[in-house]
Formats: sequence, structure tokens, C-alpha cells
Amino acid sequence: MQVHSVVDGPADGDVVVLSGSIGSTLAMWQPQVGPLVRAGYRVVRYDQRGHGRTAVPDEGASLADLGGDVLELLDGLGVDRAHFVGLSLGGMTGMWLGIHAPERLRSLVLCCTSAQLGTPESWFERGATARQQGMAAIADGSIERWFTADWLAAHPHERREYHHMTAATPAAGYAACCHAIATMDLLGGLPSIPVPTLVIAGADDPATPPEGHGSVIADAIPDARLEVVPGAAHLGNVEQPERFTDLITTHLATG
Ligand SMILES: O=C(O)CC1=CCC(=O)O1
Repeated sequence: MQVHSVVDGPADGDVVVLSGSIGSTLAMWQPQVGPLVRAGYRVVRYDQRGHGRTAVPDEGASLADLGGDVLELLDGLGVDRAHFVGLSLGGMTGMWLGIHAPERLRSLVLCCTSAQLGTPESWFERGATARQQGMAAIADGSIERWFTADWLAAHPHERREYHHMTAATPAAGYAACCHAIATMDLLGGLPSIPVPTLVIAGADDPATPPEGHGSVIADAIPDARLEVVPGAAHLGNVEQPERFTDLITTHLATG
């Protein structure tokens, strides 16, 4: 799979891979790029399979496919080990890597994510809605989970921008990643993740609230801790950029 990526920062910097949510593109990481580059990191952002400018698969994806895309990306860049920061689907991809390819990771940051989210049926149904009714039927609900109502009211331009981001996602790509979430099997593997892990949850995240999601991950990974960020819904790195960036850079410095 040819994965579309953008690389910023010094060629000799430690690599940080940024991996995003279902329905997003690599643009969702814009608030973190400048600070990470200024801290000396080589920042690699990419579009998940079937999202943005990465090719749409013919059939449903698995987390093994999404994790394999990251390994291919690292191989293509000649990078042995990287820090990995993933949000939501990106965090699930990060947990898969922590379980199946920990030797490629320096550290993990798992933002606004879950090791077991909803029922498989609910994700198959969401994928079918995307395919049959198009992304317009998905985008309004996504935006309301991604941001708090107060933030949306105060940021009309960003509201349109992020609505467009998810509405422009290919329906088949979105459905393929719904399949990856429906079929993921992460919980049992979490205790085997050996890398230092920071779990960040948004206090107001309706999709992956701290209780039952971030807390479960942080309890199961041996070297992990949980930070809950107030005033953040699901795309907490966008809604509370300074706090997320600060937590991420502090954790990377220890990895
Ligand atoms: O439901 C949403 O849109 C939130 C979400 C769950 C997994 C993911 O990547 O985003």
C-alpha cells in the first residue's frame, strides 16, 4: 500500500510518527508539527489507509494492515525505531504496533483511544451507512464527537474545515477502517507492550471517555500512565493543543 506522508524537521532528528483518527487526514496534526520540529524531532505524518491521499483498499482493512502500513513507511524512510503518537484509530494502530512490533518503537502516546470500542455490529453498520448514504450522513455526527459544543460555537471556520475533512473522506476508505475497528483484538495483548506509554484522554470525549477506555489501557500496559485533559472532546490535540503538545513532548523526552 502506498501511504501518503509528509515529513518535517531535521533529517538527523529522532523520528515521531503521528497517526490520526478515522475520518481525518494528516492535517489534524498541524498544531503539533511546529513545536515538535522546534524541539528537534523529524515529524512523519501520514494518511490512514483509504483516507486523504492514501489509496483506498478494495475490501475491509484490519489493524494488522494499518500497523503494516506504518512498518512499510518506516522501512521506506530507513528508520529502525520511532516514537509513535496515535489518536483514536491512530492509537489503536499504535497498540497493535506495541504488541506486534515493539522493537520498532521508542515510546508510545495513545490519545483519545480505546482497546475495545462499541460492538462489531455498530462498526459494520457505520461502514454500511458510509457506503450506502455517503459521508454526508457521517460528517455531522463526527464533528459533534470530535469537539465540545462550546468550542464549535467559538470556532465556526474550524468547524467547516473539519466537517469538510471528514465529508471528503472516501466512503469506501472510511468503511474499510470501520472494519478494522470492528475486528480489532487488542485487550489481551496490552500487558505485553514493553515501551513507555502515555495515555491521554479528553475529559469531555463522548467517543472514548477516560473511564472504560483510556483508564483500561493505562491499567493494562505495564509502563503506562494516564493523563486526563479538561475541556477536550475527541480531537483533543486540536481543541487543547498546548496541553496535548506539552504532554507529548515531555513524554518523548523520556523515551
Ligand atoms: O466515532 C468517532 O468518530 C470517533 C472515533 C472512533 C474511532 C476513531 O478513529 O474515531
